[in-house]
Amino acid sequence: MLEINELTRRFGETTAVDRVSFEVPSGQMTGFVGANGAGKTTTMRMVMGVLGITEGEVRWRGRPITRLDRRAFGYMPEERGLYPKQPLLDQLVYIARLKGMGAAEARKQVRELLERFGIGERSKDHLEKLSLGNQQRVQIIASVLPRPQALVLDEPFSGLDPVAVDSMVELLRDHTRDGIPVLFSSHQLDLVERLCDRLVVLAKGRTVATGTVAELRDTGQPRFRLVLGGDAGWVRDLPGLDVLDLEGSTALLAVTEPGAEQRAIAEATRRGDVHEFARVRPALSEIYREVTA
Ligand SMILES: Nc1ncnc2c1ncn2[C@@H]1O[C@H](COP(=O)(O)OP(=O)(O)OP(=O)(O)O)[C@@H](O)[C@H]1O
Repeated sequence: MLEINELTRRFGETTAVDRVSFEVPSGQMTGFVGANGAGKTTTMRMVMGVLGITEGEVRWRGRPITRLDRRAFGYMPEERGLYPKQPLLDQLVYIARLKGMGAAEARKQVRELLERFGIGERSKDHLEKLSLGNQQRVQIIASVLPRPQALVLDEPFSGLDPVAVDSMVELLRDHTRDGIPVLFSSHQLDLVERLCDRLVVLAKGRTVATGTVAELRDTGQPRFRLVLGGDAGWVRDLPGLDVLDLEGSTALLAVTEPGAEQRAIAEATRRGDVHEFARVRPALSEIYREVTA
């Protein structure tokens, strides 16, 4: 498990990351979300040791992380950083060899990964000749060579078409199945919701929410939708409920006093037909807007 404890980074007067704490459990995918400038990249850079830590610490497998530990991590930095004027195969093999792989094994793995991402036939092309999405695929490959102990990926999905997203998802799942912790930042909440076991939401350098998607959707006041046979206007007079929306026979209610929804359903059945009474959980995008507002 990777632990981020009270990490702080200041740039002069600006506190870009302010006592951020969260865990990236082994074998799980943790999504890191937050508005532009929230501090995701700065946090990831501190985790990877490419930026100094002002305060706090990063722990790996229960002890302070070392340079050697980080060398075994796969990292996809925001600034990417492959060479535009070198053939893909050569530079990927070079990266793998720098990280200790034998030449034959490196070539084999690179070729497999290029095939897997649909760019096998481009292996001799210079990186700059590829479209941005294909360059992104190459960056992804670079970050998983050789098999990493943990993955820290800064917006790995940006610029990928749906087919490449699926290959990427499969690749990450391959890693989590082997018990590897994966942390990735993204602005694509639909993807985060689909993929992540856990979520960390940053706003203005602070952690404002952490947990599983289900946990986050269950926080806050429970909401219920009530659909009646007749007009639902009377729900406004019920104690312990906020009426969030009311249209004819349909009401959306937030419970401010535990049990108030039970009184509402009892009153509704007393008054006539009830067509629907259901708990409504907000979408992740709604929660995101609330916690980052
Ligand atoms: N080297 C630096 N010097 C000064 N300020 C910096 C530096 N790096 C980052 N910052 C500031 O730190 C804050 C956090 O930036 P960061 O890039 O970590 O955010 P982010 O959440 O990754 O944003 P985005 O989603 O846009 O990539 C911003 O206000 C940014 O301007």
